[in-house]
Amino acid sequence: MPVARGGSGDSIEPTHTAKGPEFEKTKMAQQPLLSLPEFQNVSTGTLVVKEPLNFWGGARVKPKDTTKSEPVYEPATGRVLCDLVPCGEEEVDAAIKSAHSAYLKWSKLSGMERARIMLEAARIIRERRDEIARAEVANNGKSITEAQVDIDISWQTIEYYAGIAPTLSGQHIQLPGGSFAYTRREPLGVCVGIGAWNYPFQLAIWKSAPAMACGNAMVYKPSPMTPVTAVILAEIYKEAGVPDGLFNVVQGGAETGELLCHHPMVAKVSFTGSVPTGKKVMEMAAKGVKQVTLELGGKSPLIIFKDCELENAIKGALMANFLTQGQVCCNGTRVFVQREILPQFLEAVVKRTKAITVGDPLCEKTRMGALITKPQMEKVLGFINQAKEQGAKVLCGGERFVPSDPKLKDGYFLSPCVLDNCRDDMTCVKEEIFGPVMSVLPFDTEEEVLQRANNTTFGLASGVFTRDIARAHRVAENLQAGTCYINNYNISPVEVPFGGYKMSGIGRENGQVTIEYYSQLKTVVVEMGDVEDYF
Ligand SMILES: NC(=O)c1ccc[n+]([C@@H]2O[C@H](COP(=O)([O-])OP(=O)(O)OC[C@H]3O[C@@H](n4cnc5c(N)ncnc54)[C@H](O)[C@@H]3O)[C@@H](O)[C@H]2O)c1
Ligand SMILES: C[N+](C)(C)CCCC=O
Repeated sequence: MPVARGGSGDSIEPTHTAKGPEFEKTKMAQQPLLSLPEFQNVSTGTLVVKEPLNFWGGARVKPKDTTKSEPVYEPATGRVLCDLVPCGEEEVDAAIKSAHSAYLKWSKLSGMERARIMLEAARIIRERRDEIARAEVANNGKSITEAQVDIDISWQTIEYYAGIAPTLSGQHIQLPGGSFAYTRREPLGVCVGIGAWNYPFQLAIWKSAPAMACGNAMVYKPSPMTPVTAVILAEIYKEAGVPDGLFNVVQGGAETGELLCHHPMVAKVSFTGSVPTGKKVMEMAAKGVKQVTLELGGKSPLIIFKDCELENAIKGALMANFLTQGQVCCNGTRVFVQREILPQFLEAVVKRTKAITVGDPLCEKTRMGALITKPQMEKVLGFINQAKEQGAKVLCGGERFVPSDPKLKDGYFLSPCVLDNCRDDMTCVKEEIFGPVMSVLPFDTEEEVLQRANNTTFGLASGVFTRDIARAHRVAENLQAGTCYINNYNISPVEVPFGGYKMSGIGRENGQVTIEYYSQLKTVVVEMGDVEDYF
């Protein structure tokens, strides 16, 4: 029986002070923040989210035009989880203005002061990790154990950038005659974050934490398919003590995203999503000469040499393909296996794939939950059918899976799939499927496999399994990708930069380097003598 949670429908207080139109704020904003403990009791098929999902000026904001409302479904059950009402021009403008006024305060704090507040946000997330993870599962469909890891990566990311904030500094440069110059690392202003649906909470933090560490404000738009957890993050930042307006959430799809990209007060857009949308974002940003970070798609190669430690290579191949139901941008979905070990590899990988527990994502033992939407599930099934038509052999999975629990009968579950007899010219090998489908391709030599691995317009990630240390580093050097995993796959600690080569993106997230993508350098030149008498 579905249970409505929160959303008392309590009256609202139209006291919004941001310049521009006034919007209704829910009473929640004046109460102790967060209804998170409610998520503790959530089981699959029970959550209904009624509270407003927009947030600016330090409070949740009711949407203006509810006639454009669209249902958002719980992936595990196919039930309506909440309604998504896209923000229009006035709402986007209000959020951006609210961000700008917070930026004026936040950017004047020292790095230490910013760090203190960010560390408090990290602490709150850590404390509420399980409730946030449950909300993420209800909205995204991934397994609870994976969602918990996502939340751990999230607070670690905030801690990491809080640690960097006080270290931001410039350079002192001596000039002739006692004159000198110095540089200042300054924020950009209002940054926009636009996220994908596969890591909703984590992506909001991958963008906001480095942005805030550098002194920027952010307006974040989550994917319209996963609107629930970004607003929880906004509340946590507020509770931690950031100025009202520093982190804002506007809901919506393409239209809302375009309004954000075109807004003249926006200095930078950090986008995660598909290549076609990334191109549009770059075009829009170019019109205003705004900086962009683009984290786009991939079709990454994983190369397994015959001298590998086979058990690790098999586990690595599963990690490279089946996290988050295969909906991971950096997945190593082209698995090149040296011909001599192909039979052993296939036998073991199929055995392990068949043993993956698919089902209720809130069960601790589940290792694969539901795909994000019905259309996405059908798209993946379409890729599998096309692969069969083109000559691939399905060794396991690749079908709709209906768990025995009746409440999950309309969920978007697929059995994880291994495809053999693949060739480089097949659609399943060339295009990003974004589902639990591994394509296995035999190879003979290092030279050949490198050429084939690089024969793609993508370049997000790559991997190699071998015991030969020289070969490992040679292969890593020659793979055209932003990341190469040696003897593992899909581990991404925050200290390590993440981003793509070629059409997989521009810029990096995570690591120290990301500071450069959220700040700009000012040079101050100081004359200690007289100005030259030249004219
Ligand atoms: N490289 C990475 O870090 C990374 C991480 C996750 C996902 N991805 C990629 O994202 C894709 C899947 O995510 P998706 O389906 O949400 O991608 P998408 O491109 O459809 O949407 C991404 C975001 O862009 C917004 N958007 C759509 N049209 C827009 C427009 N015209 N202007 C501005 N914003 C717009 C969407 O509402 C959403 O928030 C895959 O290709 C995947 O590889 C990349
Ligand atoms: C945490 N992972 C698995 C590296 C995924 C990062 C986000 C990409 O989709």
